[in-house]
Formats: sequence, C-alpha cells, structure tokens
Amino acid sequence: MSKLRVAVLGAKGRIGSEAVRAVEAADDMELVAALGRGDRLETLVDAGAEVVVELTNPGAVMGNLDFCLRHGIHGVVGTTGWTDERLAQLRTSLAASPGAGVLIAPNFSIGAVLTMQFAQQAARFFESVEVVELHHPNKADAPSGTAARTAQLIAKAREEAGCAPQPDATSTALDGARGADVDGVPVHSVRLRGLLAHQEVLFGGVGETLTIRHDSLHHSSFMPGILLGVRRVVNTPGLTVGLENFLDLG
Ligand SMILES: NC(=O)C1=CN([C@@H]2O[C@H](COP(=O)(O)OP(=O)(O)OC[C@H]3O[C@@H](n4cnc5c(N)ncnc54)[C@H](OP(=O)(O)O)[C@@H]3O)[C@@H](O)[C@H]2O)C=CC1
Ligand SMILES: O=C(O)C1=N[C@H](C(=O)O)C[C@H](O)C1
Repeated sequence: MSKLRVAVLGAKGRIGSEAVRAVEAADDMELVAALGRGDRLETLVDAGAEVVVELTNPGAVMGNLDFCLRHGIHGVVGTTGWTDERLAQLRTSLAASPGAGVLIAPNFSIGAVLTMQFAQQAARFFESVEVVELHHPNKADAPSGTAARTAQLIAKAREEAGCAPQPDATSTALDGARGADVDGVPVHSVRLRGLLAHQEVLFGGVGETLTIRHDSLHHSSFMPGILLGVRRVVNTPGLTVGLENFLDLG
C-alpha cells in the first residue's frame, strides 16, 4: 500500500512540531515537507504533497489553503480565526478544485470534540450557560476557536429547542466584565502561564449546575485527530467543519 504524502505548515510551532513527529511515526504516511514562515509553498508541489496539515496562524492560513487548492492538495486545518466570510471564501476556492477536500477542526482532541457534543445535548435543559476557556499566555487569539465553536453550537441547539434568552440582569461598570458575547453565550478567556488548552462549559438551572470540563495537558492530545483527519480528508471532497464528522459518535 502506498503511503500518504503529507506536509506540515507551521512545522516549527508548538503544535506543528508535534505534528511533524506524529506524521513521521505513522506507518501509512510519509512526511514530504515541513515548512515554516518564509519557506516557498512551491516546495509542496515539488515534494508531491497530497495532504497539507495547516498549523500556522489566522493571518497565513487563507493564502496557504488557496495555494494548496489551486494545486489539488487536500487540507487538514487546525489554525483558528474562521469567520462566516472566510468559510464562504474557502468554499469558493474548493468549488474551483473539484475532488479536493478540506477539514477545519476547531479542536483535534477527542475530549474537546465530546465536550462540544455534550454541551449541545445539555443546552436546552438549562436556563443559563457560559463558556470559560483557559490557555497558555502565548496563544495568539481570543476567544479560542474551540470556545467560539462551542458557544455557536450551544446557541443553535437552544434556538432549535425554542429556549428563551438566558437571564442576566447585570449592569456592567467595566467593559468586558461579562466576557464576549458569542451568539448570546458569554465567553471568557483566561491566559495563564502553566496552562495549555482547557475549557469549561457551565450550565445553570433551578437549584443545580452542570460543569463540563476538558483539559489538554500536552500537544500529543491533538495528534490522533490530526492523523484521522489526514486519512479521511483524501476521500472527502469539499469542506468539512469539525472532527466529529470523521468520528463514529453513535
Ligand atoms: N485545532 C486544534 O486542535 C489546535 C489548533 N491550534 C491552532 O494552531 C495554530 C498554531 O498554534 P501554535 O502552534 O500554538 O502557534 P505557534 O506560534 O507556536 O506556531 C505557528 C507556527 O507557524 C509559523 N508560521 C507563521 N506564518 C507561517 C506561514 N505563512 N507559513 C508557514 N509557517 C508559518 C510560525 O512561525 P513564526 O514563529 O516565525 O511566526 C510558527 O512557527 C493557532 O491558530 C492555534 O490556535 C493549536 C493547537 C490545537
Ligand atoms: O492555540 C492553542 O493552543 C489552541 N488553539 C485551538 C483553539 O483556539 O481552540 C485549540 C486548542 O484550544 C489549543
């Protein structure tokens, strides 16, 4: 069986360097390129890359994916910063590259994917919900892509169930005191030395609360999801958002 020819973009970064090691260790993959800032994207074509794992930053990801799709290279994307406008732009690029697939995974760890699933399930049963994400202080963006996605999924589940807006009588004296509003769900971002990537979803009802917490303690937590994405994206044309689409969650 021929091995999948995989390249990593952002190869010297925190998650990119771990992804390089994971691809090198996978029996069914060959690492054909490991590129960082300033490296020529043409290297991907010269190396015959079939799939690119994109782990750079929100400022670079669109240009990188545009190049890949123009050259028929599939993408597995962990980089954050996705808006509806960016997704629409990506769909346009994909339409011009039939057969190519892109997976955007706000989070590659199984625990984070399950957190999002459980939160969606719980959303309609509680009056109140808030999301707290906690990350290392070198993280480039806030809120995290995972927290934004979690809040969007919760808001959608509540809307579909006909839930009323959540109660909040607060009058804030300082901007930001109640976090960011993502589709009506408050999202709070903590940046703290010693942390990696963590999230709590807090639900409140009459006389009870439910807290769903997930902790990524090492970047290795993202690797099985990245490798699964690489294996599946080559047979999944078009845009897939969320690793849950490649998991059998029952
Ligand atoms: N979906 C998921 O499960 C996860 C997603 N992430 C996301 O992945 C992204 C990277 O995170 P992290 O590794 O912590 O960040 P880092 O800053 O550690 O790594 C990013 C790397 O990309 C490099 N880079 C910047 N621009 C380019 C470019 N145009 N081409 C190639 N490489 C480039 C950077 O180089 P330089 O240092 O010179 O700028 C750096 O080495 C973030 O968006 C983060 O949120 C992170 C963990 C899990
Ligand atoms: O920058 C990080 O570290 C992470 N980024 C992703 C996000 O923004 O959700 C995934 C995970 O939280 C780690």
